[in-house]
Amino acid sequence: MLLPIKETAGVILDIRYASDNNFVGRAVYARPVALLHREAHAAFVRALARAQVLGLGFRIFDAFRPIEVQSILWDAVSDKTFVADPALGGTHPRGIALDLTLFDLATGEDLPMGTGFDAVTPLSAHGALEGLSAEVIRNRALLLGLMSAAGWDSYEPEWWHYNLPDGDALPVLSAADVPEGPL
Ligand SMILES: C[C@@H](N)C(=O)N[C@H](C)C(=O)O
Ligand SMILES: [Zn+2]
Repeated sequence: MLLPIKETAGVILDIRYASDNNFVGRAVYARPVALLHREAHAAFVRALARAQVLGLGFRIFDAFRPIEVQSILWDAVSDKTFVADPALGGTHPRGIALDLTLFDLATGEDLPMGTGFDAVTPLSAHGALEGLSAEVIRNRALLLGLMSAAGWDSYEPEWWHYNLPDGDALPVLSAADVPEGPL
């Protein structure tokens, strides 16, 4: 069973695949929901508690992604580094991945991260340095620290993607498995 991330003072749901503001160019979700496997949900709550101490909240771009949509994204992107191969299942379709950024609770403004969500460029990598400001490098490090301390693994090419480790034994879920899900 997957658990929902609910919109609260510290959480904005900005589910991009339920809008046309994504690299497919059209909505590929019917509903803007963010669901997570129980352990991932607990790890998110831990990260949120730590972020809130710093006056920060999370803007959520994506969480559970039905395997059907993983295939749509795979077909839509030319650089396959930026989408997990649906033939392998991936972490979003197992409910153990989150795409997210930080916002300032006092102003509501997102922290600058240098590139946008799903920007297919080497500048989106954690290891990128040239062309990024000190503020951006600090903000990415802050997100990385908050998520890592809560048990999440990062993904080198994408500053926004985090997943729980060791999820290969978990089932890969389709839309039919999750009627309350995004499709
Ligand atoms: C597509 C992007 N938002 C993402 O989540 N990429 C990783 C690699 C994935 O598909 O698991
Ligand atoms: Zn992701």
